[in-house]
Amino acid sequence: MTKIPVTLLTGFLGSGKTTVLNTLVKQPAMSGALVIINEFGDVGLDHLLVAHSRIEGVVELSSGCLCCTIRGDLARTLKDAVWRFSRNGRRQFDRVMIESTGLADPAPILQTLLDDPALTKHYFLDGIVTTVDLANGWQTLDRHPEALRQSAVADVLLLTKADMAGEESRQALAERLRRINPGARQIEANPGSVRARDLIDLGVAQANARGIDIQAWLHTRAFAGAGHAHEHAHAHGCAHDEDMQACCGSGEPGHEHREHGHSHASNHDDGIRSCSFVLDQPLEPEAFREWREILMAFLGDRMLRLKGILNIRGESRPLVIHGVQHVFHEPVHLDAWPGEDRSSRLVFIVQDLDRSVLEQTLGILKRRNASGAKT
Ligand SMILES: Nc1nc2c(ncn2[C@@H]2O[C@H](COP(=O)(O)OP(=O)(O)OP(=O)(O)O)[C@@H](O)[C@H]2O)c(=O)[nH]1
Repeated sequence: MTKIPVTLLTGFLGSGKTTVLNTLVKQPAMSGALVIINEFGDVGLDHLLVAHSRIEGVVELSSGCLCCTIRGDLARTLKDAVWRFSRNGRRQFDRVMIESTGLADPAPILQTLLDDPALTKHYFLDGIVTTVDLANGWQTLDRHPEALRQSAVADVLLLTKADMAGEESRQALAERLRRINPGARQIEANPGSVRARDLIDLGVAQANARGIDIQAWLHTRAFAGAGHAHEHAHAHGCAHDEDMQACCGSGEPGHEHREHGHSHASNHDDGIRSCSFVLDQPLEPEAFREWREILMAFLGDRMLRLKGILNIRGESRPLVIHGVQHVFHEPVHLDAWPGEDRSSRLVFIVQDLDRSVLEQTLGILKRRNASGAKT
């Protein structure tokens, strides 16, 4: 059964989500999309403002925020949609776009999408698109932790209201966002110029079909120091040992200190940082499973997002993992390795978590791996 891609469109209040959605639903790539809109407040209006796509599929969830009170509603709506929007046994939609309220914390929504077996049977998370208002975004990031988290987990950061911001402030905000989430693709857009094809089919499943650019998915290009040459990693102050290299960036504008391979983030941007690791040795399946348990148990809420491509010993194909807080997406095998590089690569976006904690978990993985490899 073909699973249905789900895009989460998030972004702070007034950052332009509904405006973007309105442009998207008129485009051919979105003609079969079911749009689910979550509004906060008793009288929802946004759904009236969004033009209907071909299937007239706009569902409104109101009187609560998707990330808390009506999370169950989202799950139910998605489950029901499979038969509710069917005609003569044929499903009438081929993708879903969810617009969350501006105040929503994306993590619980993502957990619902990744964790509920009744949903994962039919759907998969294709990508997260976050709108950031170039006119007010800087202040919003200063004041609202939800906005930071929305930006930190994004695959695409859609920078709206470019027409309302000067060149200097646009660049400053883009740079700050790059520190928060170095791998997200940034797209500046005015309402007329948003292209659906830039915002959909971001996931690994499609990547298999279209020939994967795993570096783009993992965002590893953004981590200059996580390259393969050890001396290169060193030059950037990033830790490595003989078979693990790492690089981190903090969400703090211009305040990162790296000494002896350690990076420190202070409390700016709520301690959000991204860290990438490259592991040269193939992983023992059991060592990997144990490490995953450790991550889920100990990192919990502090791991906003994890993506990885892994070389598991004995398997010819790479395994792709994808986690949000303490929930892991069911690992997916890619059809083939994209290129010659067979190293495992991991990218974390974490909050209030020192890189040394991640290194400790990876140290356990490596030790367990080494002992597993000998037996
Ligand atoms: N000048 C300008 N105005 C924009 C742009 N994008 C959105 N707007 C305006 O910004 C306001 C808020 O846009 P919405 O699309 O409603 O924002 P939203 O994120 O859906 O807002 P909430 O539903 O409150 O979270 C509206 O008046 C839009 O017309 C843009 O690129 N340029």
